Amino acid sequence: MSANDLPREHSSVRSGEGPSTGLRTTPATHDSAFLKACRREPVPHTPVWFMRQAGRSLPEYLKAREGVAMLDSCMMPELVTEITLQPVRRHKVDAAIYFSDIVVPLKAIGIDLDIKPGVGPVIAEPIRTRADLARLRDLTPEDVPYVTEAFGMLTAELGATPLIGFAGAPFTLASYLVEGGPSRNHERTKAMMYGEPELWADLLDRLADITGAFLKVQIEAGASAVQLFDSWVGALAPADYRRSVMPASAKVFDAVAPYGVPRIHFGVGTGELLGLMGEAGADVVGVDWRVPMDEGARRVGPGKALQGNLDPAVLFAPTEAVEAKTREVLDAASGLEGHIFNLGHGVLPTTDPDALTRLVEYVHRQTAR
Ligand SMILES: Cc1c2[nH]c(c1CCC(=O)O)Cc1[nH]c(c(CCC(=O)O)c1C)Cc1[nH]c(c(CCC(=O)O)c1C)Cc1[nH]c(c(C)c1CCC(=O)O)C2
Repeated sequence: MSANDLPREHSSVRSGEGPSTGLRTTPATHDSAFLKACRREPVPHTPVWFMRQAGRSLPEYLKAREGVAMLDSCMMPELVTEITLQPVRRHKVDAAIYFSDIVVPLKAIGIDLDIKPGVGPVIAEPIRTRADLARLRDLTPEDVPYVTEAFGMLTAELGATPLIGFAGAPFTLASYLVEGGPSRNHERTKAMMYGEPELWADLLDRLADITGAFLKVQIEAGASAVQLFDSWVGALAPADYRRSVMPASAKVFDAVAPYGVPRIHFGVGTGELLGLMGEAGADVVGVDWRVPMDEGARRVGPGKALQGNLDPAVLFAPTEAVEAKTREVLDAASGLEGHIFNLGHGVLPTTDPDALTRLVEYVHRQTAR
């Protein structure tokens, strides 16, 4: 029997009998509200975590990061551990997300890039030709020893709290690589996608291999779930997504399927793509605030949990307004089989951290069963 044939229950975190002998998992996380919701099982309360929960909204984060460049911090396991744990301690969220960035695996295979404060990832020599593809070599666990080390420290500290691993999806990574940095319109990316479809397909396929390998490292080191961030894929129409992106994203999900850990798929402005993003192979589909959760569930179809979807800007409103908008999300999600409460995108840097703590308490209180 191949690992692919293993029923989900057996290949999952409970038994530690996944395809890898290195799978380090605990029964404690298996019964967490977060993993139960991912598996669409009954939960004691709706689990909550926030994309970008570790970051500039926390004074303790700003202090820990003082004088350390973003990319350097991602390669320092003690610091990564501290920063990852900060929002868990402060907000009592139901899951931790590994502190890193989507460009870390690219840096690890030798792509010259930096994360510029207030800008984002900037690539020294963008990938634009077939010859450039040769720079995208395979990623091995030896390229990212600091990831394995940080996951080891984190899972030991976290106990029953699940740790989410993540990676950037091929389209979103390709956009940074081709444009050379953040882009509003993704014009060079789309020019390659439409004008040189074979080069584009090969680029995305390379990125799928790198991303799959990077997620495997995280799962082998103890990730309880993984999220694939396709943040900018909402720039595409469904037909283009299906033809030019979905095969690569599906390849990533297939690569980690044998482990049986829940796979979350998220993008911004993806209302028209939700069905296809589920089809790509996710167990949980992230929904941003533009689509109500019940409508999101209809678009995603049966058999998948949903994650979302409070507008992160709502947190700047008075508490009563935050609670009213949160109530709307919970009501829209009340018929769902599996709901993980999150924001529709990452925590904005100037968010009052106390508003986040109150939000976690509110969701837990309102959904206690
Ligand atoms: C598109 C994307 C990136 N990085 C990421 C995405 C996908 C998620 C999304 O859509 O928001 C993923 C990411 N980046 C970071 C995390 C940490 C884990 C978490 O708490 O969610 C995660 C999950 C840390 C970070 N990554 C970055 C920061 C800010 C840098 C800092 O604190 O100095 C953090 C905390 C840098 C970064 N890196 C990137 C951007 C756009 C930026 C912000 C640039 C800026 O405004 O300064 C690329």
